[in-house]
Amino acid sequence: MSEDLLRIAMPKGRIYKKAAALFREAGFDLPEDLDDSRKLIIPVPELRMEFIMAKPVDVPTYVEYGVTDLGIVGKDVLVEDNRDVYELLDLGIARCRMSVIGLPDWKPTLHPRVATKYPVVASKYFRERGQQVEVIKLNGSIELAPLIGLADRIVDMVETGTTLRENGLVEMEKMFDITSRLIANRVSYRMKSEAVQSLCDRLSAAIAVRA
Ligand SMILES: Nc1ncnc2c1ncn2[C@@H]1O[C@H](COP(=O)(O)OP(=O)(O)OP(=O)(O)O)[C@@H](O)[C@H]1O
Ligand SMILES: O=P(O)(O)OC[C@H]1O[C@H](OP(=O)(O)OP(=O)(O)O)[C@H](O)[C@@H]1O
Repeated sequence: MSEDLLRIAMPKGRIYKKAAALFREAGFDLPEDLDDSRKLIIPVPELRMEFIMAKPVDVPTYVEYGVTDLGIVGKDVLVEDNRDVYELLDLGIARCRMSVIGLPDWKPTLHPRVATKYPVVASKYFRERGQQVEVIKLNGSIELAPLIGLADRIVDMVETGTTLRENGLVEMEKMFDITSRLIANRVSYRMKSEAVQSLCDRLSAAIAVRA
């Protein structure tokens, strides 16, 4: 790959539109068809960039293995997956939080069970607090777990709180705030330092304008 061409893993889904808006504010004129295309590899030669449209949880894997130089990913995925990558920039987008959630009448139980999409994050959190819990990994609709008796609490993301309200659940403890981050492969960071630094500078300037 040429030294100034940046290959970037861009998450499909929630983060995409927010990340694309930030890139455009930073002066990177991304083609409009990027927004609804089903294509997975999108070269933008005029920007010396190539976007790989990825499932969000796979972004750190692509970056660690160097198949993309950079990636955009939620802090939630970074702390769960703990890949060997550099975290370069907090993009301040796709803001939400990771929380412990339960029914309003929750009481400590003898064999507490916690359902989550984030078993590493949840296990560490309760272990550090000296609480023994069984962590059950689920892949979606996590809020169902306390409602149908699979677990007495869940660890999940809260953004507007709508999902909690509509299911009669309460946020018991906020664990940490989440935003999307720009991450880099360790080798690309050195080999393509000029292009990476220039991208970071322009994104940082766009973030500062928003603040
Ligand atoms: N309300 C929210 N719920 C979940 N994630 C959110 C929310 N708001 C922002 N995010 C961020 O968006 C990221 C990606 O969420 P998205 O729902 O697109 O992916 P996903 O859950 O992996 O989706 P899928 O499995 O459908 O591909 C999360 O990792 C998180 O950082
Ligand atoms: O506070 P809110 O604004 O309601 O957002 C939080 C909800 O959004 C996410 O679910 P998602 O829509 O990704 O579906 P999933 O349950 O299939 O992961 C997350 O897991 C919460 O359920």
